[in-house]
Amino acid sequence: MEDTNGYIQMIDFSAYSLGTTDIDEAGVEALSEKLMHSFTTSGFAYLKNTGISTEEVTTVFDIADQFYSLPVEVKQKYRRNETDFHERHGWVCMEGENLGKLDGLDRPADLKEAFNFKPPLTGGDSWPSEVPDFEETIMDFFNKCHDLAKRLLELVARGLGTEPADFLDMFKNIGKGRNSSHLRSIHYPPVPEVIKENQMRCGEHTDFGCMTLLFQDNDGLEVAKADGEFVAAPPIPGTVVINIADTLQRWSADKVVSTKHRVVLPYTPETRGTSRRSVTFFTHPDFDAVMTCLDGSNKYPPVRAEDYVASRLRKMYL
Ligand SMILES: O=C(O)CCC(=O)C(=O)O
Ligand SMILES: [Fe+2]
Repeated sequence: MEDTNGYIQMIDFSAYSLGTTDIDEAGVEALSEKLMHSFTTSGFAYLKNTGISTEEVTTVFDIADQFYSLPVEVKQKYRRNETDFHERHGWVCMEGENLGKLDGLDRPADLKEAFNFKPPLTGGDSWPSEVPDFEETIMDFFNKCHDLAKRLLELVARGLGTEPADFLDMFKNIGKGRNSSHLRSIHYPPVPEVIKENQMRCGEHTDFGCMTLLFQDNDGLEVAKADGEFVAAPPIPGTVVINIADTLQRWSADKVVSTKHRVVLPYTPETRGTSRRSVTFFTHPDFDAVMTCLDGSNKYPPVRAEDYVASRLRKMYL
């Protein structure tokens, strides 16, 4: 197993890459062990040979750029409905969110805009008609991420000693409703001339779902080590960054770890003029899944996934 930066490991996913039908059981078992090693230590890993190509990722970055370059008045039509705490489909404006607040930090809002894609769309939500092929392109990518996430969840279930089919059954509503999973595009524009003190592209936080897949095109992502020091997790072409989030840490009775991360402003004057794009797939269990510690312990009381996520989300939106 290679280290990418002395901390986050690179795992070759070939044995279970999307589209692989000829499954080598020993290879898949070895993969599950490698993933568990990363998830129980740094909580992060890079995956290569997943079956999701660089071209597919670039297509999503580019189509999202077409949306972000529309006038603000047009983007407003697609604004995320913030009338309830559930994750919702739609655009989040610049400085419309503050991830540092998730961890109780008092810092200014994030220097980013974003679009959440959360099928099936509900009352008042829509796809931007101004960008040709937007829905098809995004949904193709959503489905690919969903397939990869299912494979990863299955491997994690094995690693945690729980029955994969029963575990996956708790995620059966992804893309169908009554589940918070969603795909998200994030656009970090060049850093404005005037910014607020301590402002970041994305404040430090842990994710609150089960597992996150992340695709990125520029530097800035940093991951906290156990001693609190942040290390860079730069983009590596052809890879996906994956990380464990709070729900799964709790569900696993702290066996796998949800690690703090952030997106810092570029460190040099030249790079402050560049933008950054990322796409994340946040995986959550179904609203009605009751999470009881998977190791059979009573470390945390059983909780419905919807109630747990609600308690985290209420803190974040401004
Ligand atoms: O844009 C990124 O690279 C990270 C964003 C992130 O951590 C998040 O949205 O949870
Ligand atoms: Fe995150």
